[in-house]
Amino acid sequence: MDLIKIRRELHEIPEIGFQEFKTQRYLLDLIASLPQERLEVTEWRTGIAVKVAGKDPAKTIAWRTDIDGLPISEETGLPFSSKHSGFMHACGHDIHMATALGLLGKLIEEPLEDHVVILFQPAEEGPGGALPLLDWLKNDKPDFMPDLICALHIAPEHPIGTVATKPGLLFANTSELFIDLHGKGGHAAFPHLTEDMAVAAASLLMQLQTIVSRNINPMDSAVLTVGKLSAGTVQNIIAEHARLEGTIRTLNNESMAKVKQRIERICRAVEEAYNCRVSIDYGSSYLEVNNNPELAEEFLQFAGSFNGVTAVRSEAAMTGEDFGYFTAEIPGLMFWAGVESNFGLHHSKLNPDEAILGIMPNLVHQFFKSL
Ligand SMILES: CC(=O)N[C@@H](CCC[C@H](N)C(=O)O)C(=O)O
Repeated sequence: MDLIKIRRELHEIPEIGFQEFKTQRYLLDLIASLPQERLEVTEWRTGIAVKVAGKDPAKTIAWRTDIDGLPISEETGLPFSSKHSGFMHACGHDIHMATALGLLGKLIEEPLEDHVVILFQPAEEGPGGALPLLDWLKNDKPDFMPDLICALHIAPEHPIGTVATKPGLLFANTSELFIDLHGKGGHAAFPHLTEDMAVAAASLLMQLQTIVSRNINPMDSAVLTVGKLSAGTVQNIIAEHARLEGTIRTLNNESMAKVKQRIERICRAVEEAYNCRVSIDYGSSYLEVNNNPELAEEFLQFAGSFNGVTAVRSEAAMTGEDFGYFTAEIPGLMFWAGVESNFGLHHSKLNPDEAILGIMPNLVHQFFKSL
């Protein structure tokens, strides 16, 4: 299998959560071109689950890849840049999918004793595919339900060949955040007759920045990022609507509750101060990713002695991942895999080194064999 060609073809067709129609078609066609004797392939919404029958199975091991892209305009200038204007695989899910296909190829060539299920999961960036996929596995596809599950995420800051993880908490829990402000707009020349939602939103944004610095214990961690701020329609009309779109990250439920409580109080105060209506929608939320301690230790040890691989003990990160829904129910492991890019995750110039595809499918295949 030419994994670099596959990755580039997938890179050209990024689609956002639950709209991965071309991606699913591409994956299904590719999987159909492989020897089918050991495979059972099922579609789930825009995702796919593939079971590779083991030779003498005692358990089912799962490998999960996410398949969605992000609403970012690509600026890499690469010849295989996104053909979907305004969308990009800027979080490495193209590399994740190619890795999963490479693993599938290896499993077909050299099946394991155990069953392996490969999950091509939609909507990791939002609104979250892992939770409904898990429900589907439990209720409708119990013979695909894994006993343990693993996944990787590319890491631009690590060199090729480096894997990094830790036992226990790896990624934060998350909640999306959407805040709408409505007030009376009007002519730019008569501000005293209006309630300016651009000014109210600017004030709200600044006050939100005090939550992490003033309300969260400095020994704990939290993030409140507003990634999108919009207001108004044109330069000479005072805005009657403004919207903030963001995300909250914490390492425990208590801090998440506290951040939300403070957001709500600040919004009520902004309503009072700016004579407007403010509504809050928390969108979707993800559980934290908790690595199974034994599995993580086993992986670090195995990877550390694997030719061409360096295993590093990482810190927890404030990244979110709906893989956390799997680790809450099944012993699970997520690890970072170095791809050495000057630009980070969610950047329009992210350019992962494809050499990772020569290493990871083999490493994962051999690790699964050892379990
Ligand atoms: C690995 C990664 O980058 N994941 C995303 C998950 C986003 C979840 C949700 N849309 C949110 O923003 O809360 C991340 O931004 O960490």
